[in-house]
Amino acid sequence: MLGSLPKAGLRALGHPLSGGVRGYCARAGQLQGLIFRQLFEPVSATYTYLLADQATREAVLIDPVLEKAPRDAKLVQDLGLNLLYAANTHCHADHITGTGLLKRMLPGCKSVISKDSGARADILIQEGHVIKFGKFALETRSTPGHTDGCLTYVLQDHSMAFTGDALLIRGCGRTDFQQGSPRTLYHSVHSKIFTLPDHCLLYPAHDYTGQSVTSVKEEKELNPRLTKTLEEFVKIMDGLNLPKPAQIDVAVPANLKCGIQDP
Ligand SMILES: N[C@@H](CCC(=O)N[C@@H](CSS)C(=O)NCC(=O)O)C(=O)O
Repeated sequence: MLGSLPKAGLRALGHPLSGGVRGYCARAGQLQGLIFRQLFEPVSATYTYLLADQATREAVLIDPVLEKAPRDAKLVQDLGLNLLYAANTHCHADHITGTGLLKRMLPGCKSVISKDSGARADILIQEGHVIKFGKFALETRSTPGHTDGCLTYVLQDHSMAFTGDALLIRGCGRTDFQQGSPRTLYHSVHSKIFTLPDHCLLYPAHDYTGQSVTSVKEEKELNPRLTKTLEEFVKIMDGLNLPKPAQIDVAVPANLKCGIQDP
């Protein structure tokens, strides 16, 4: 019963309400002038992220879902933001991206995906590309292995990163279709994500267990797959035997066109 614990007890538990420990949300908000929202789509358990500059109102959406485009567009409008980019971390197999529809709903917004995904978009990017919005910027890191075109977007001060399906909380993206390769994924995570600072908060594209955020330190210590050796990791991934995503046959062709609304 946390309600009856004294503050010292809460602090000992590292609970955000203790006042002595900053919770993840508070820490994310520490970056002066950054508007940040994590949004959820329950059918495919997909997280969409809205980032914006409080001063200029310029904004970016990461991994929007088609069915939630009206919600996302309304939030952008309610907050008085100017959505510059709707960016995908990769060509998703489990849901249709909202980028095509958002472009229609919010004229001026440009779709973004990696060149290596083979998908269409207004802007095709690669390792090193920088997505600017106001005084903020997302650096692009190429993190293939779940798919060839997977990207991780890293905020310029390395306090937050958006890992798509490359790294999930205590897990990682499957490697059994869409050019998946466990060896490539292992290398991507270790060289491009685990090299970020320990305190860097990691925001995945999905979570199936009710969690919302993790950190480099946590995953380096606790990820049950990626703390293993490469050979052990390959064995785990090759033995997952997961059912195919329910929407894969409609999602992949649509996402190669940046969502069904894209002409
Ligand atoms: N049941 C879901 C699909 C679940 C799934 O396969 N998730 C992917 C990411 S979306 S392609 C994955 O990589 N999972 C890794 C894991 O360990 O679960 C559906 O039908 O949509």
